[in-house]
Amino acid sequence: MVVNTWVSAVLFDLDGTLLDTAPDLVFAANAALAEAGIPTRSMDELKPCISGGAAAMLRCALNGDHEESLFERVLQRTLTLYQIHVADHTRFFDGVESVLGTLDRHGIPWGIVTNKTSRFTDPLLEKLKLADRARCVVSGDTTPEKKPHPLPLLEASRRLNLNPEACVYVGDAPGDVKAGRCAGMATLTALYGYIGVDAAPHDWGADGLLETPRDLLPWLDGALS
Ligand SMILES: O=C(O)COP(=O)(O)O
Ligand SMILES: [Mg+2]
Repeated sequence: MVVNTWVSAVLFDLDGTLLDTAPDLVFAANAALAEAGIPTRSMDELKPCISGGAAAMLRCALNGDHEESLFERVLQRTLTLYQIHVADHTRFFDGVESVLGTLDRHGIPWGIVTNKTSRFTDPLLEKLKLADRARCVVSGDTTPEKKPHPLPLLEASRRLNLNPEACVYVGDAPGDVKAGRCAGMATLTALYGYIGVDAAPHDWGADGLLETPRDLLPWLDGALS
């Protein structure tokens, strides 16, 4: 599929695509695990689980070896700590700021579609000064369904006043590709995101693969000229 002739807007996933949120998420999980007397996990162990959200990250950390009540307690503590530390060490991936600047200079609207709940998304975007720049923000609790359901992406295109077919969705998980395709959007996979060594992003069905954030720009050639 040729993306660049008709793309009018870019929608980005948040964790693992626009922002490197792993340091704060892993800190919160490990602090909660340590408080409960459970061994902590390395960044490399937990990163590939982040796309599934905090609960999935904790299930990876606990490796199925837990009582449900303990899991729930550690999860709630992780979320409390994450809310406090949501932007301590979270940064843009290298190159993202220049890509957003290029989109802004060319008047190409861009937005964010994440499964992160708005309780975390909103303060994080405020802290990183993205809240007023993104033309739309759809969080995991904005619509009744989350990705891989297409509804959040359809809601984003509705808020941009565009047909879904005029948007490209950039994400770092198979569910991002699935949601984008079901919504009728072109999809690009951010290989620099939170992808496990055993994953096969080439097989996820995206229209293109981005080694770095800047690799998005050639896909938008028509829109940038
Ligand atoms: O927090 C999550 O559930 C995952 O977030 P993402 O959709 O921005 O990758
Ligand atoms: Mg992601």
